[in-house]
Amino acid sequence: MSQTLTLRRPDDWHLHLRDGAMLRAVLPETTRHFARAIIMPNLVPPVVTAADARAYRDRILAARPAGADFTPLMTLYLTEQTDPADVAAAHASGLVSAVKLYPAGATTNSASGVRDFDKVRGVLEKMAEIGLPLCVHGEVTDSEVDIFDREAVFIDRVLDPVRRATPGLRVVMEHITTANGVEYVKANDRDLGATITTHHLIINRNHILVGGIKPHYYCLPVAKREEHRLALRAAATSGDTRFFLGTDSAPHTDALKENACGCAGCFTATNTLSILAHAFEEDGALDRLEGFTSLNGPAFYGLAPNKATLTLTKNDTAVPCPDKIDTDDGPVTVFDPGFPLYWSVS
Ligand SMILES: NC(=O)N[C@@H](CC(=O)O)C(=O)O
Ligand SMILES: [Zn+2]
Ligand SMILES: [Zn+2]
Repeated sequence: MSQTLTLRRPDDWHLHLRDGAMLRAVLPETTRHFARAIIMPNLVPPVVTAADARAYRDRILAARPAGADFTPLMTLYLTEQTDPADVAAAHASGLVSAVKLYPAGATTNSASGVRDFDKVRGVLEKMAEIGLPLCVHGEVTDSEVDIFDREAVFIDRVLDPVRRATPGLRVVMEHITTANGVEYVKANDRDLGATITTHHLIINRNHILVGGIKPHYYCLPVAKREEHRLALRAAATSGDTRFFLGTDSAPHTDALKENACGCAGCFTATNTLSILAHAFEEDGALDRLEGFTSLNGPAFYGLAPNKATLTLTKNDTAVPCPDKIDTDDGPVTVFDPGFPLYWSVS
């Protein structure tokens, strides 16, 4: 008899859905498996105000496949002009679940992000007061800092000072990629959590660069050395409730990825659960998969876990996965873990 694993339905605590044709194409890839997702606000133009978030939520709801049981959890893109009162009202009405901090220039569509942290002090203090989490893209952008060091330097130079200056601020370190990130979370209290992506549990920087450059493995923060990947694997499979899944599934068309200046982002919505089951099984931690995908995130955000369940089945033969999904903007390549997958969602 084939092995099965039943979990509370997972949530994705860091997801890019984009807009328009891309939104319509990628949304079913998420709603098939996930009940909720924290929706990243880095559209062009970004989702800055409560009114922007309400309009974007309505576009997402309108694009949901018929019968899909999926709730988008909206975020606001923090700018130096963000009004603390607008944020507080958006939170009070239940419209937004978090505010997203992009250091200006750190990643895709981050030009409107924060340069001077003094200018957002009032918003952060308001968020601490009302218990609204700050999701952080944790990389410095200074040109003299090596791209592989940008997360560790951010923790020391920006994150730790901001947290000390704003007691009670709840922070999610998004898509951590280093042992330094893991250690920083572990050394702190319940006000700090971290999301870990699917792809950072699978690839290290060699996968991007050895034997020819692999644009579909390029994302930000860029994958680091193997020792860091192993630290992420250990954290994700440890059962420590401060670590939870945020796929950072970030679609870009092949034309924009396979390019002289390729975009950053891995598209993992389609096969994330098969890959995670494989990885957790490999590490003897299948019994901890549900915590990572379905329990720890809701606990951090103060939400109940989903009532519905999802069952994974381990097949005797490898399960097919599409190489690409089609969109009206062009094809989007699905993340290739580099090994056959046997787990499928029943
Ligand atoms: N992760 C990525 O490489 N890209 C994300 C932005 C982000 O999450 O930093 C995107 O929006 O494409
Ligand atoms: Zn990011
Ligand atoms: Zn992201």
